[in-house]
Amino acid sequence: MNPEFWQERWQEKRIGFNQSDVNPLLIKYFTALGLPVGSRVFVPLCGKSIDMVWLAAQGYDVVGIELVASAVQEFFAEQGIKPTITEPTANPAIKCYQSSLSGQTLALWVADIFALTSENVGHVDAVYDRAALIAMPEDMRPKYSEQVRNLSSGVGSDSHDAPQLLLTLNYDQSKRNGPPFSISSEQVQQYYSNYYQVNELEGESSTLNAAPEMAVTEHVWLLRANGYSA
Ligand SMILES: C[S@@+](CC[C@H](N)C(=O)[O-])C[C@H]1O[C@@H](n2cnc3c(N)ncnc32)[C@H](O)[C@@H]1O
Repeated sequence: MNPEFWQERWQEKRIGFNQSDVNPLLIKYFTALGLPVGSRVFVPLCGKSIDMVWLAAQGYDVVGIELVASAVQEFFAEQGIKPTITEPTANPAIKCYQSSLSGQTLALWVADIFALTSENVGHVDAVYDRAALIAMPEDMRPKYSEQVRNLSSGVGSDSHDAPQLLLTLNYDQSKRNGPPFSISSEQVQQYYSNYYQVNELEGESSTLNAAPEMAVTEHVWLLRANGYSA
């Protein structure tokens, strides 16, 4: 998908992916990450997701990346917050909107995820990927999964592969074009298993807003760095 595709979706308010309630699978499975309160969660392709409000309310700092400025502006407006806006890179198109929410730090970057570095994003303890990998067409997914890993694996002595909670959908792609795209278990393994232990926590039937008649399963994955032992 090119940037114009997403700009238009937001401009025309064709944002069926945006949820008015916190994602029940986040609530159910977030503890599987085993994160101490105060940890920092990275939400790639964050849109204006209310899940970020929930994360802050649980005591986590949040760093998000979103291509479309109006999505981030709507997020803060809907929360009744006036963020501080900075341009921390040489590129004036990239901005960082920061604020405090439920006493936690919230930093939302308006940028193409591929234009940022781990120095920009800062320390990350875990990744929450909902409607992000599945928003990427197949040819971009290896690059996307690599970039999320780059941005969440720290720098120098801080180097680590942060665990990820990943939500995917599986349906008959021949019946409908994405996004959201259908992703098989084999593809999840292909994108992540070089660096992560890939564990499926749940797979259950679900629906697509745009095609409620379709048979869809939603899958929850816990990705932990290879070599990790509980
Ligand atoms: C399907 S939406 C999901 C939003 C959010 N994760 C949620 O659960 O509501 C995908 C979002 O990714 C953004 N996006 C698409 N490509 C991007 C990119 N290359 N860099 C940053 N954001 C991008 C879009 O503007 C859109 O808001």
